[in-house]
Amino acid sequence: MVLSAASQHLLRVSRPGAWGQHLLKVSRPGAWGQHLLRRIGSVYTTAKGFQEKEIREKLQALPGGSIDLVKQESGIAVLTVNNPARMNAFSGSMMVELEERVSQLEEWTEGKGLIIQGAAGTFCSGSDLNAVRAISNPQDGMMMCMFMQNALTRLLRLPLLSVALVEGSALGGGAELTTACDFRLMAPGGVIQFVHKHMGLVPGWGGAARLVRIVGGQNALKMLGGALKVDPEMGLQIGLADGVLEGSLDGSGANALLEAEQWLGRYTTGPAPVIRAIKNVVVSGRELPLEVALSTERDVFGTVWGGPANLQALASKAKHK
Ligand SMILES: CC[C@@H](C(=O)O)C(=O)SCCNC(=O)CCNC(=O)[C@H](O)C(C)(C)COP(=O)(O)OP(=O)(O)OC[C@H]1O[C@@H](n2cnc3c(N)ncnc32)[C@H](O)[C@@H]1OP(=O)(O)O
Repeated sequence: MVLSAASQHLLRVSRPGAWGQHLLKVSRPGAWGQHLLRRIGSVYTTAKGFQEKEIREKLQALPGGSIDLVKQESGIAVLTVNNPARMNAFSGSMMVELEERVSQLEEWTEGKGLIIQGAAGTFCSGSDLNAVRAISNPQDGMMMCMFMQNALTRLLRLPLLSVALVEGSALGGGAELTTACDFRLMAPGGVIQFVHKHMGLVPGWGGAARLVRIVGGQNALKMLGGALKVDPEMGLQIGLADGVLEGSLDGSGANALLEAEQWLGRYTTGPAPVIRAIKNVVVSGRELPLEVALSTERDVFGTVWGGPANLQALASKAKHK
């Protein structure tokens, strides 16, 4: 089997066993998420021609809106794409803020889940077309593409179970953002649409690569080639949506967010180190070559075996005799 350069790199970086020595020294299972991220690292680096500092400065100079983050005691964080005057389109500074929020979440060791929503009852209409015009030259466009691919890849790899709460429109880059979450919940009337063809584009934030892995090649081709408007019914049918919400009775987003938290709660109830370890073994199974994934799973197992939750469960089971 011919391994891609990336897989060969991963095998070198993560040769079976290497994780074990390091991880056994890792005291906090939560730290494992950072360990995995560091060892797999960003998709693009300076060594690969990515001029992060320069593009960060250029994007920062394109202001508007914000990316708001609330980390809750429950271990569920809520990230809001907040630019309602522009249907929550991403300005340049919002792209930088997204990367900063991902960094904050990578350091949040008590976290278990993440819900991404848009402000004012709509999700996100992609890149701010005014920002896009300002960086429409090939060099800046490629750097923005790499900046967002790095940020969204790290978002999907977070040791948190993540949900995109899609109310209203998720278009272009907004559709791509939904694919950078583990799950998508759609509210009645919600639409996920890869409008890139209408812009003379293909996805640039990694949305095509992730979409194929979610819905398969044929459905991805139809969605991109037809710029299909995926509503909740179609979303469930093709596997893009993992659930459809009852919807806000009063039109506010509050009920939808509560519903999304209740839905996510089914999968995040339990000690944070265990929930984070579950996400980490799935990330490695999803991204790493089998033998590396197996040894990574063993190493993650080693961080919870005999841990507080395991010992407490054993003690309670013993009482059941
Ligand atoms: C690499 C780029 C690519 C990517 O990231 O992969 C992209 O994302 S390119 C952008 C792709 N997105 C779009 O093409 C969507 C553009 N917007 C729309 O189609 C519509 O606005 C809408 C989202 C369907 C909503 O339509 P509607 O309800 O009729 O509202 P308006 O159209 O009047 O929008 C209200 C207000 O918001 C501004 N707006 C909306 N989307 C954007 C955007 N992407 N960039 C900048 N501004 C946006 C719109 O101009 C209106 O503003 P005013 O005219 O000042 O009222």
